Amino acid sequence: MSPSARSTHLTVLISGSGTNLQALIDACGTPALPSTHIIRVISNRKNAYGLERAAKANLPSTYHNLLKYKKDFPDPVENGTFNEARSEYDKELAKIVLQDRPDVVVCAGWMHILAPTFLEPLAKAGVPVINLHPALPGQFNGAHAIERAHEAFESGKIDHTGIMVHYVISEVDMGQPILTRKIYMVKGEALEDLEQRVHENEWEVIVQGTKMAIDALYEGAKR
Ligand SMILES: Nc1nc2c(c(=O)[nH]1)N[C@@H](CN(C=O)c1ccc(C(=O)N[C@@H](CCC(=O)O)C(=O)O)cc1)CN2
Ligand SMILES: NCC(=O)N[C@@H]1O[C@H](COP(=O)([O-])[O-])[C@@H](O)[C@H]1O
Repeated sequence: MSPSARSTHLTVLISGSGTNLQALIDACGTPALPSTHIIRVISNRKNAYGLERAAKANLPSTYHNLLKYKKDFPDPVENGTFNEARSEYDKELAKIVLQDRPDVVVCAGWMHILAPTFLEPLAKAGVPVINLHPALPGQFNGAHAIERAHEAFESGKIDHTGIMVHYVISEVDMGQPILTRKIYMVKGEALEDLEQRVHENEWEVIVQGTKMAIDALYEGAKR
């Protein structure tokens, strides 16, 4: 399908301020993300400012509440690393996402480790899940990556950090990278200043990385 003919639908998962969601909102319909539309924003936190951003952009949004599941499934039945509450929560999340039939799911500051009960239905439906992570492949997986990079630089263990957009698999931040960008580090730079530089780069990387994932999706469809 030619790029001009197609329309691509994104579902974006958030947990916080939503500055990366905003970058996607601003890019949709421009040459950076042509014929691309965000069809739903989902947050796991009720007070996420990203939900305000979605409302201002007239985008459908959903707050998917984990606490309800913790009450409904109080006795954690361990299922590998996910108890029953998390498994059920993620199963329902997959239903919410798939009912819209998105082409790609983008984790943009989604601070929740996704269980197989989410990933497996998405994979079965052929819907790739991608994630923006403020570190390079294999460097600082998980939460608080920028802070950990800053500490490692200050102790002389690394000389740069970076950002990546990667496919999401069960192992956190270990999925195939789609796009990476190195971020130089400066001796004595405050954590807050490094964070700001990383964020400013993230807003470009998430758009470019999402475009690359979309293009890869259509390339794969041609085969
Ligand atoms: N199965 C996967 N889930 C997610 C991935 C992934 O690659 N595989 N990427 C993450 C995003 N992420 C880092 O990029 C990340 C987010 C959150 C956590 C984490 O420890 N979450 C805790 C809760 C933390 C909190 O609420 O502050 C948790 O889920 O228990 C690690 C990595 C998206 N998910
Ligand atoms: N492990 C995932 C992770 O750390 N994601 C990070 O959360 C922030 C979300 O900001 P935002 O809500 O303003 O887009 C971003 O810095 C993003 O890299």
